[in-house]
Amino acid sequence: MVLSAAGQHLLRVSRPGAWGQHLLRVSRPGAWGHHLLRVSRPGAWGQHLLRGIGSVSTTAKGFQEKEIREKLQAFPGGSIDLVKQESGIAVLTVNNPARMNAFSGSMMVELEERVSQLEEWTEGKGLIVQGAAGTFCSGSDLNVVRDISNPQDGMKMCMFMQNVLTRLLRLPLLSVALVEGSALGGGAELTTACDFRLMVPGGMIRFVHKHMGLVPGWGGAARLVRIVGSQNALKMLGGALKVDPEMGLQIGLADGVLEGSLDGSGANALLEAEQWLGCYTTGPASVIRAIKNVVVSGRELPLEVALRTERDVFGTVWGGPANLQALASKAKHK
Ligand SMILES: CCCC(=O)SCCNC(=O)CCNC(=O)[C@H](O)C(C)(C)COP(=O)(O)OP(=O)(O)OC[C@H]1O[C@@H](n2cnc3c(N)ncnc32)[C@H](O)[C@@H]1OP(=O)(O)O
Repeated sequence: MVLSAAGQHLLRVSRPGAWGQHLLRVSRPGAWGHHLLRVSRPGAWGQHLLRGIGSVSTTAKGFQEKEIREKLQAFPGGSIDLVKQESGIAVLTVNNPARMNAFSGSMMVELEERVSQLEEWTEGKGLIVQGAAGTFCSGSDLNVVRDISNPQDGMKMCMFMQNVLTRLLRLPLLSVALVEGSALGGGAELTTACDFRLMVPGGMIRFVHKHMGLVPGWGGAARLVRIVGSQNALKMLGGALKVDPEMGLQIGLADGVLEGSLDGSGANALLEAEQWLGCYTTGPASVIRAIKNVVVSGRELPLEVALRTERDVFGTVWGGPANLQALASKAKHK
């Protein structure tokens, strides 16, 4: 596969140690302009988005993804379950209740496989990410963390998960993290790889990394800053704050608070989340997916490139079936 210009940029940034070099390059006069020129090749990123393939997947292959997968597979347990529904909303469940849905190595690999499946799901419009048995996810399985605590393996795991979660967030689906119980460490990072977060009373999002002598490594800090701003992100990370639904709403981390399940099964919360998401996914898949694509490009790309991408995406819906139908029905928007 030919890497897009933006993909090549990500590849450079995601190589170990390359970010420091990248910062150095960027701080040199003219380097950022040069970067813009590379990234802004006409239509490259737009075409890439239209194909619906997250560029970082190809970059992961560039850094011995096979070797990393094999390493992670050596730590089995739990599963990542995916149900694609006729409604166009899929449900992804982090399933390892004996360890509060902590991510084993094989679950990390399975998450990548499920994201690949969702990338291929052309009828999809929405995604709900939840944890099994009434709690969200307690981050990395600490047994895995202990076994790969050397810097090389830690860096590989971190790059693998960064790539997977970046692709998750870029899916052309409106995604929601349904936070029942605790989202800790990597679990908190996972919530930021969704477009929205819905919390159930008693739920908590907590970046406990500081207490583990760590910082987020799955892309959670970069995404958190974009969601709540750097002041709030500093407080959340520096204080390992317990963010409950009330605080979540206050700082813009949570997009809504659900009533939650009365019997602890999680069924009611899932139904509520589906209803909440349904308000945004009603309509043809082509249009919903186009909406997500223009927002991703607006969020991630320099303005000039985002505008080109928006034009490319616009071209996919203009004169399309939904557009023609709306024109024929003389729709009024009172
Ligand atoms: C870049 C990624 C960074 C990371 O994600 S590092 C990992 C961050 N997460 C943590 O440190 C979570 C540590 N766990 C806890 O704080 C608590 O277990 C937690 C989640 C609040 C739940 O507390 P309780 O309700 O009291 O339940 P409990 O402690 O008895 O846990 C039930 C069983 O689950 C296990 N568990 C929970 N979180 C785990 C994890 N991350 N890795 C491996 N095992 C984990 C826990 O050991 C216990 O197992 P067991 O019943 O003793 O065999």
